[in-house]
Amino acid sequence: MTIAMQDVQLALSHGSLQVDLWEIEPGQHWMIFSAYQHYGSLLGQLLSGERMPDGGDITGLPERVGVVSLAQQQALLDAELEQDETDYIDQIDYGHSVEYLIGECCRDSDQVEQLLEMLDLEHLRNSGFRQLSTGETRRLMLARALAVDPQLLVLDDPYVGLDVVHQEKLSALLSNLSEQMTLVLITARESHIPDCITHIAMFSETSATERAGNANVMTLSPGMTVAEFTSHPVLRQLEALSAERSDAVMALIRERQQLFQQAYQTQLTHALSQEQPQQGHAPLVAIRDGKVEYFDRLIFDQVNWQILPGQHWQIRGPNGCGKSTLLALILGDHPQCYANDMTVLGYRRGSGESIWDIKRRIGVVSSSLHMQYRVSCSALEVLLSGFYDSIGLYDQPSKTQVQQAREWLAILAMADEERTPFRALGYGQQRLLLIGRALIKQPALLILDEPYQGLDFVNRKLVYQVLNMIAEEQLSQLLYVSHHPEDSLPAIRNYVDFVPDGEGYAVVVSG
Ligand SMILES: Nc1ncnc2c1ncn2[C@@H]1O[C@H](COP(=O)(O)OP(=O)(O)OP(=O)(O)O)[C@@H](O)[C@H]1O
Repeated sequence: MTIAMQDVQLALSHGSLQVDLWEIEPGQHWMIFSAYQHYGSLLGQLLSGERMPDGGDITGLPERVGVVSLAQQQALLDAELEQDETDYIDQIDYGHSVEYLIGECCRDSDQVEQLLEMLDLEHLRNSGFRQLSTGETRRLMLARALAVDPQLLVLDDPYVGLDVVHQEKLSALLSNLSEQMTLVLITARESHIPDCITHIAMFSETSATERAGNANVMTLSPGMTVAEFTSHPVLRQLEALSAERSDAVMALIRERQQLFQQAYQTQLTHALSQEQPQQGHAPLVAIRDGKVEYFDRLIFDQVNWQILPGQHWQIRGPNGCGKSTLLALILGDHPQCYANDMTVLGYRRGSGESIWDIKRRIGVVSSSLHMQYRVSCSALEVLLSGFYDSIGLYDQPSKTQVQQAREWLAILAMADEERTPFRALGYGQQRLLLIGRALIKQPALLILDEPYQGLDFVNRKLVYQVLNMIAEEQLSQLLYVSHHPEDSLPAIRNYVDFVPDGEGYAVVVSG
């Protein structure tokens, strides 16, 4: 049966989304390209029934619709945290197990086994939800969506967080699934178009003159073929727009840099001289024989790694190998950080240092931070919280800080959202704010663990260009994780690689 949207409208805080006519015929599989903002995700929510339109008709929707989205992942985390029993039991409650979370959506245990195998989750069946790495979580969400035997599967950014092997496996899986169900894929990655996609559409702004009296109406384009899409001039136009905007962001960063650099250099030199007074080139981070081990599993050991002044590093390796764990050690967020011999920004771990002295000079973007950012505060307050390294805002910011945060909001094209609660924003807008929060204080060290999650095309390119320029101009030192080859930053030439070794991974440092 044909799925159709006709004259569908959705009112948004600053404009509206409009679908004049969109028909998905049987056998068709659509990609909605997230060019700009989160309209693709909103369309996915209309299809899945998570949102109701303010006008128009949606017809032909099948009974069983499966959904994979970062918003759903956030909702599952919220539900899991509500049931957290850590305070009542004698151990940390990591949430329901992978097997349980898949099982609660399945018809029987055979289907659970089938999905565990299909999504490469068998070895994690007993792991709790909050123990999972980013890619492992993503595979769990895919398994839950498939468990309902969907006739329509809506995949919002399904490749996010998956390592290269699992990205390829997902493309092959989608090809198989396309023979049994209708697929609608929402993505900002023009390089990830699975073979099964037959049509591509995107939202574009309809001018006020075209649609009398209504500015900011985002309208779904007619469908095009993959070939028409890849040669479409709009991709080049969007790239030019992101380049223009990244220049504006860099102008703001450079303008502020002198001010920040003076303060940070003084603090950094002071801290480093306390640690190794004789050395002019003391490392920002040094880990000696680093090790993290859980009761049933060694994640890594024998990690010897130094980050020297001026160096930028990319950490590479498959899902679950320990990249985020290594970064959490540096940040002091991992319970085993004090069992390790390490020095961070001049402070020897366990020497009575304040964790805030270290965090003050580090900016972070990661899924784990995004998941923890669950407090109710406005978009402006999220940016301001970057000055205090807090989740939420508990200090009274100065007038200068408020002005700087407003400048950042404007440059991120989010000035209209100043008072919007963080959690009411789309996932991509939330992520963009968290990136601004990390950059606003222009830290000595920037930790970017898969920073692009949820970003639309224009903002992904913008952030990519800004990060590369920050590294090239030595405005901060970068520790960077991304699974996508196209995200490699030319300015990064040092690598920590997790390479398979027996049952685990060996860590190879090449700088
Ligand atoms: N408390 C825990 N007990 C046992 N295993 C854990 C615990 N916490 C995390 N893990 C496991 O540690 C491994 C490393 O996780 P980490 O988040 O560092 O992986 P990653 O390399 O960043 O993966 P991804 O690419 O998916 O983000 C994962 O397999 C995860 O399931």
